[in-house]
Amino acid sequence: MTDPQLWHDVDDYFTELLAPPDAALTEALRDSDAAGLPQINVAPNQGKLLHLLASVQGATRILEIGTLGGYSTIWLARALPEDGRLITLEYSEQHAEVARHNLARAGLDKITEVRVGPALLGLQTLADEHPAPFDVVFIDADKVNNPRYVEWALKLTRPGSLIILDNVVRGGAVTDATTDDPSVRGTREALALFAAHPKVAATAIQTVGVKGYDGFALARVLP
Ligand SMILES: C[S@@+](CC[C@H](N)C(=O)[O-])C[C@H]1O[C@@H](n2cnc3c(N)ncnc32)[C@H](O)[C@@H]1O
Ligand SMILES: [Mg+2]
Repeated sequence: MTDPQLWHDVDDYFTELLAPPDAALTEALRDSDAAGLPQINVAPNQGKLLHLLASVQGATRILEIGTLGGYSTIWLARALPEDGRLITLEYSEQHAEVARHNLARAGLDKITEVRVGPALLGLQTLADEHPAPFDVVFIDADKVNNPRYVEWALKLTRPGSLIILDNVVRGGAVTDATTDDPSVRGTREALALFAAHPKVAATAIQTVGVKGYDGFALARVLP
């Protein structure tokens, strides 16, 4: 049962049944492709999972680190009420431009804000604004900085908030304590921060599907 075609077929079945694309999602991916963005967005059924998690949280404020074309942003922002707020941080001006267009077409431009620049700077700027705590943080940018992103996420949240760290499996290399791969090291350090933090409960899940072998970690800030 390790046939990637089978993973693909099962994901397609789940997605068509439970997370079917609408025009805004389809066009967001189409325009991201047309602009030459890499196809490293979440799978549709993971997008739906993000949406459900934010809904279960009753989230009114969401922070995303790593926007790409705004595909995961659309799924997350759709969980927000009309007066909700999602801030997403993106290094590339080109990616941000595509994302803004996709978010506007999805009718989400009033509640979402794409901020351009290195996320570590964006997070400092955000903190300087003394924002209300975020209910959900989705970390999905350069994996080398995962520990710093987790530290910021912990500062910018409240007891009860949820932090989701994407792509933690690294093709299985996450188990390699001696690795020189900066993305694997960053991911391991971020997971270790979750593990060591007295006010965090976390787990990590491996997945297979249209995006191959992957996984994510989920952490809740404890009261
Ligand atoms: C995996 S993609 C995000 C995918 C998106 N969350 C989705 O699922 O649709 C990672 C994004 O992070 C951006 N990125 C990489 N390094 C960054 C940094 N230092 N600061 C902010 N964004 C960064 C990349 O340009 C890319 O658009
Ligand atoms: Mg990802």
